[in-house]
Amino acid sequence: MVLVDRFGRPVTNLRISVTEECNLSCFYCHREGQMKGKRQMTPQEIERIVKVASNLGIKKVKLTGGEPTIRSDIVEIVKRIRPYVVDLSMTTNGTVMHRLAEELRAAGLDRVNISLDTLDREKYKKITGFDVLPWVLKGIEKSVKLFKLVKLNMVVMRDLNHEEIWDMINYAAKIGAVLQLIEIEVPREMTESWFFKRYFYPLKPLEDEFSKKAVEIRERRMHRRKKYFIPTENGIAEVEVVRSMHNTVFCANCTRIRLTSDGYLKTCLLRRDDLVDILTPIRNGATDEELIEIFKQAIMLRRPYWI
Ligand SMILES: Nc1nc2c(ncn2[C@@H]2O[C@H](COP(=O)(O)OP(=O)(O)OP(=O)(O)O)[C@@H](O)[C@H]2O)c(=O)[nH]1
Ligand code: SF4
Ligand code: SF4
Repeated sequence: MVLVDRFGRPVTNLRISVTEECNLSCFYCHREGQMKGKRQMTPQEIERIVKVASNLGIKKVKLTGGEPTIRSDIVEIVKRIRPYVVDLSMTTNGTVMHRLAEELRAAGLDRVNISLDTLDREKYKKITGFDVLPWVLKGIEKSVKLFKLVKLNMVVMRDLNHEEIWDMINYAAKIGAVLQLIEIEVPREMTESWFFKRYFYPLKPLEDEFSKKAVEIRERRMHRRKKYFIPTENGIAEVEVVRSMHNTVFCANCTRIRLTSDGYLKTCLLRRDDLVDILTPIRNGATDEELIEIFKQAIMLRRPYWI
């Protein structure tokens, strides 16, 4: 069984924020659209929710944060949810992957997305607040050897790193990772903010250039994101473009529901008014059937953000 929302969008993915905290402080961070919470789900509670979700056909799970690896029980979380999912991935800043990747792989993690906005140490420090680029690169190179897929997440910012895009494409091809180019995204009310005006770098023109250079273009079902296979000096680079701002096609093909680290189902990254508490019922002894109803209720609240 797969649940479909009122807009005909099947819900097949669950993005779980396991903590709102992070060991870096990127100035553009959206913290998965989460507000500061007073409680945190235990590994057992996360397992329970994933089990219920899998009964509803939601079998792709991504662990996010904040930074998921700062939880000391992250390996236990991976082990507990592994049996219920077909695709188990994590989005991480990569700062501790040089020492954690093996354990995570052994626990059953299939793949990782690692943030990497720049290959320049000074710029990295400026963006994230910490001088840890060499550790991140070590973690990336180790992850490429262990996981079946590694994606590098580059948030493209005007005048800060947009000139590095081709260097990043070459680097990704060299190490055998996929590069994800991510347009800055903000909720509607922030489109007039200084941050958005200063750093937004539209990726549409670049996609047009990729279309001409690519030897192959594929379209993912989710968000209808395009993947370009581009020849480089290091072989074929696989480049995926995440372009969500004012993108009605992206939202119309959104198959995700989110779970905040303090135990609320959340229907959309950019909405803050749509939380459905699932942790309180769990702590009050709800049955699986009651939790399934809570999921259904959240899924029925889902609306595309950009329409
Ligand atoms: N608006 C919006 N942006 C998203 C969504 N999913 C991912 N993004 C953006 O894409 C960035 C990277 O997301 P990741 O956590 O790496 O996951 P992903 O690339 O979407 O997932 P996979 O391709 O399955 O690995 C996020 O930080 C967001 O900026 C979504 O559902 N809606
Ligand atoms: S690493 Fe990710 S979660 Fe941490 S501050 Fe940067 S963008 Fe936010
Ligand atoms: S509805 Fe749109 S903005 Fe909201 S999570 Fe889905 S793709 Fe992102």
